[in-house]
Amino acid sequence: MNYISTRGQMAPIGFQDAVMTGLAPDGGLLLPEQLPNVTEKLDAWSKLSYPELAFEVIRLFATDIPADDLQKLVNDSYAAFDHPEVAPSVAVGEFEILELFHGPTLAFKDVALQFLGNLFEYILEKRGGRLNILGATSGDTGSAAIHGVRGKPAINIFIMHPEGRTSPLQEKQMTSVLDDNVFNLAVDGTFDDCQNIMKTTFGDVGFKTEHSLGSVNSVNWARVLAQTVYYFYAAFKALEKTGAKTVQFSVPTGNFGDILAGYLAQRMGLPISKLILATNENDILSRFFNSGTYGMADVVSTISPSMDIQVASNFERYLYYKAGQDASKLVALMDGFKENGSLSIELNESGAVDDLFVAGRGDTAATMATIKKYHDQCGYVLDPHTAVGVYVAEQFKSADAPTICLATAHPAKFTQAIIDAIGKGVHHPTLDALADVETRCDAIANDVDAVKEYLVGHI
Ligand SMILES: Cc1ncc(COP(=O)(O)O)c(C=O)c1O
Ligand SMILES: N[C@@H](CCOP(=O)(O)O)C(=O)O
Repeated sequence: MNYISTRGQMAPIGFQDAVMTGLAPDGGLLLPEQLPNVTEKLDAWSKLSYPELAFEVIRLFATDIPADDLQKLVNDSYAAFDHPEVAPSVAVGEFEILELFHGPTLAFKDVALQFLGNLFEYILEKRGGRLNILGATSGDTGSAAIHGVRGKPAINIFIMHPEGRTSPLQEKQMTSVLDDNVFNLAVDGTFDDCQNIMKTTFGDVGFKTEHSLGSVNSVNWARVLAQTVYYFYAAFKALEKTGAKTVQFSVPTGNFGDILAGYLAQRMGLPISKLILATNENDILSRFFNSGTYGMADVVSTISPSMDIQVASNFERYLYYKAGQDASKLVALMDGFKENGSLSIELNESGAVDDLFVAGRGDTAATMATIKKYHDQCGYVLDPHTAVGVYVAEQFKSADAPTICLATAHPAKFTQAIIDAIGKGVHHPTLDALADVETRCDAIANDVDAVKEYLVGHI
């Protein structure tokens, strides 16, 4: 399987090169040349354990990794999870809640980043050389990536987070990792600023090559790929339980990486009848799916901070498919967005952007009320991001298809929001252990050159 850039200016490359490259040299995002249709495999796949399924899905894309090696990488990655199913579904009210927070840092990012950390190490052992990761986080990618690569000898990791805009525990999960290869940078700006610094730095191809820079964000194709697996896994469970023919997924969304994985699973043949896209007040994506216009607004801070994002990185991958996989059309759309802060696409005959998607927005009051409602009625505590997804899912329930809501983080990561919603906090031993630990973090200006200088000084 080879990979191409959404911007069309890169010769196709293999899986391992795609993983190491991260962002394409032409500024585009990588996608497989063609998506396999897996319809015929679904029945057999539905009987597999999570690691077995992950191996089967990923092997279709990682064709330059020998099967035994890939099997080991996958098994090692999911051994670190604290639930035997890795990604269990639990019935809460009328929904199936897909718990994606059983990894080391208690967020869905672990599902892909445990694997990516091991994959980087594997490729570097085979090829030699070093990797310097530059990442941007609004709260969860950072700690999951750091835990995926901490202490790995050929890797340094530099993670930028927006100063004061993550939850205090999210910040501590990153800054309390004191391994020599881990560098936390608190940027005076928003997550969008951090992501922009990251992409601009990668865009300087000479600098990127000279310093062997790589990506742990969903820029990296391996992130999206590993995230497709839980769509298959959860859909199989819900279909078996209900006897339905299709499922719907509700996905709390910021950078459009998680829901893109669902979109790709559907394109590969998984019977998903609806993808319910849910945003908080940073609603550029829900506005897009309801109007056809993707228009920038200012980032606002919310109680679901990991979704406080305006420019959604993976939206470009979706737009590429919407543009009929025509890179020149995609480039025109992206150039227009860069110039005007807005782009529009034509609605279809039913007046929708895409019949597969519905979208909505849950603001702070709705998020709090949803956390309280499911706590009071079902005895289950949703994290604020998950609550946004559940709130929007309530508007799009279907009699024919079970709705699976992605639970993207453990509520204990967001103490204050949970206390405000239900009058008491929830705990997790991993987070309780961080109470008095030492932390390390450097403050840095919201400036590409300052970050580049920092990298050069610490690599
Ligand atoms: C807890 C949580 N929920 C939801 C999201 C949104 O996911 P995505 O950015 O892939 O849309 C994030 C951040 O990515 C997150 O950390
Ligand atoms: N919400 C994310 C933002 C970065 O997203 P990614 O999926 O591109 O890594 C975070 O928690 O950092």
